[in-house]
Amino acid sequence: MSILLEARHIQFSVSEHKSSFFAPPRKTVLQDVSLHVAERETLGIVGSSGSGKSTLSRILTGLLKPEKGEVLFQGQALRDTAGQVRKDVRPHIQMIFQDPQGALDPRQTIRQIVKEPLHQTPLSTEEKERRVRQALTDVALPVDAADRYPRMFSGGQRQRIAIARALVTRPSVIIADEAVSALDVSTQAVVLNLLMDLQNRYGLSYIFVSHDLAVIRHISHRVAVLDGGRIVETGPTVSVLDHPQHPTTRALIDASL
Ligand SMILES: Nc1ncnc2c1ncn2[C@@H]1O[C@H](COP(=O)(O)OP(=O)(O)OP(=O)(O)O)[C@@H](O)[C@H]1O
Repeated sequence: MSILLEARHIQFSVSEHKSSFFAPPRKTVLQDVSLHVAERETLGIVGSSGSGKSTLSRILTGLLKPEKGEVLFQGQALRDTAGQVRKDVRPHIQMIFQDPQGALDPRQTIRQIVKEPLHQTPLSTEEKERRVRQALTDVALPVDAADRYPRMFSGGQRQRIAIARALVTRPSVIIADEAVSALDVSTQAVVLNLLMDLQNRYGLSYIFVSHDLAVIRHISHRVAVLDGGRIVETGPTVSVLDHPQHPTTRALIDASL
């Protein structure tokens, strides 16, 4: 399997205090994080609250720039020499956020929401409309959903809308940050199975970030355990979760029982 997305020696810190006469102390959020996801593979990233999962997701999609280290897409740097995410790569990496309610603009129709990632593309109006219809069909929403508003849908349906928006650019990799955490357990299973079907159909890769080990076990081929901004353990999901080597992994497993 060839590597699709790779992070090398990522470092990121934030200033702890907003303003100070002296240079404020900085808190390290990510330290020397290296990982990769191959084509058609799902990498789970698990860690407790504050371990750096969301920051890492944002760096992998290009929303945040790492202080040190780099992200590569198909072996090429994600950013150009000016530090901007390369325009040709942007459509290939999409993100699904946690909160389906907050992530969807309540004033926009589903058509506007799903079409939004196509704004910067040279596709014709007809092709954009065709893509929206296809994406809604892919996530098993009726095509007439396009003219409705987010409030008219359940939590699970809103997360399908977020998935449709991620699919509309025909990405190679989707970074899902706590994508099913706001859903009840049975809706979680339906959405996870939908994501796995889409992976088989379109050969997608996922980086699936979650604090929930049951979710990670369900969907991930490999898992990386994040603790205090470092990866402390990584390997095939079954071996890491059934035979944990690191105390952090054991503590996460104990806490989930
Ligand atoms: N912009 C920022 N300013 C200040 N602190 C930040 C900032 N971004 C992240 N942090 C801190 O970095 C740490 C990691 O945050 P991050 O949101 O990446 O963790 P997380 O694992 O996703 O946590 P959670 O599961 O609670 O969302 C936290 O202690 C957080 O407070």
